[in-house]
Amino acid sequence: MAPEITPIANGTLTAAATTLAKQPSISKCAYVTFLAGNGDYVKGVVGLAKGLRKAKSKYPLVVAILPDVPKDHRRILVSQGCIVREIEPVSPPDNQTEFAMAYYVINYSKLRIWKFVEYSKMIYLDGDIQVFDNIDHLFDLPDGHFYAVMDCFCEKTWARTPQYKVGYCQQRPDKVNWAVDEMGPKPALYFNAGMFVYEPSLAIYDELMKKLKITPPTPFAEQDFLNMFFRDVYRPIPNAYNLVLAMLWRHPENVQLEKVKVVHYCAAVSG
Ligand SMILES: O=c1ccn([C@@H]2O[C@H](COP(=O)(O)OP(=O)(O)O)[C@@H](O)[C@H]2O)c(=O)[nH]1
Ligand SMILES: OC[C@H]1O[C@H](O[C@@H]2[C@@H](O)[C@H](O)[C@@H](O)[C@H](O)[C@@H]2O)[C@H](O)[C@@H](O)[C@H]1O
Repeated sequence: MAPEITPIANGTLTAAATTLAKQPSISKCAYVTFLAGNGDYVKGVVGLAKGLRKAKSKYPLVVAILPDVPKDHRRILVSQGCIVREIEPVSPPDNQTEFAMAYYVINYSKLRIWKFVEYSKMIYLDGDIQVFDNIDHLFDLPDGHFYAVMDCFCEKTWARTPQYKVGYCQQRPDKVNWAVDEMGPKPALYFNAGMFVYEPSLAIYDELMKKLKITPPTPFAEQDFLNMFFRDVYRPIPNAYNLVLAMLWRHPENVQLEKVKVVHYCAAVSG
């Protein structure tokens, strides 16, 4: 019996009892990651495949690759038992926005995974994530929501945001006073888009593409966009399922190391 998962957000959300949905049929679920370019990310994806196998996951790993992933990298992924699916890049509308990291523009291509409708539910994991324990029970989470772990605003990558400027982070919402009169409402709960549980859907995919065309890009690229798009159905899950590395020194009080199942070796750590 899978453990009960109570969506939480630093205790600021009332615990919502989750009743296990009917056990999804094994063939309808899969993990999915995204791979672009000919660099070292392929090593991360191999590590992801090995970690899922070591954790005795029942589900396959689909790798959504851009056309620029070389043949030898594709062969390595197949040899690791991955299902390799080539996708076309997705570009955001032209804009002068400066992304927090210039290469983030590539990450909009992740949105193609909503087209993988041969699966009823998928768990997306970045290629710089390692899975150390079985998380298959996340596929039992009730349909109709978007599950992900809350991010942290304390890294330098957030330096140009209002929350960073006043030292506000959702991981410690009471640490600084948020002056509503001057700054408007506090930011809504915001997830890290390096790991999420979602249901592929062509209707949602079409909506994502339509909305993307009229949404000016922002510093965290597709992560900002996904937070806006799924705001009303977002349900936080414990950081045990996507421990953004910087949480260890930014908010150790929010980390229960013995419970951590997934670690996210984010690019710009501690600046
Ligand atoms: O050149 C790139 C950049 C990104 N990615 C993929 O996109 C994910 C998100 O990028 P990154 O991990 O750098 O974001 P972070 O979570 O570290 O900010 C990576 O984990 C990879 O799966 C990739 O394959 N090639
Ligand atoms: O394209 C935007 C990216 O935004 C997120 O990474 C960020 C975020 O975690 C910040 O909080 C960290 O400070 C930063 O280092 C890190 O790069 C996602 O993990 C990644 O998959 C991708 O969506």
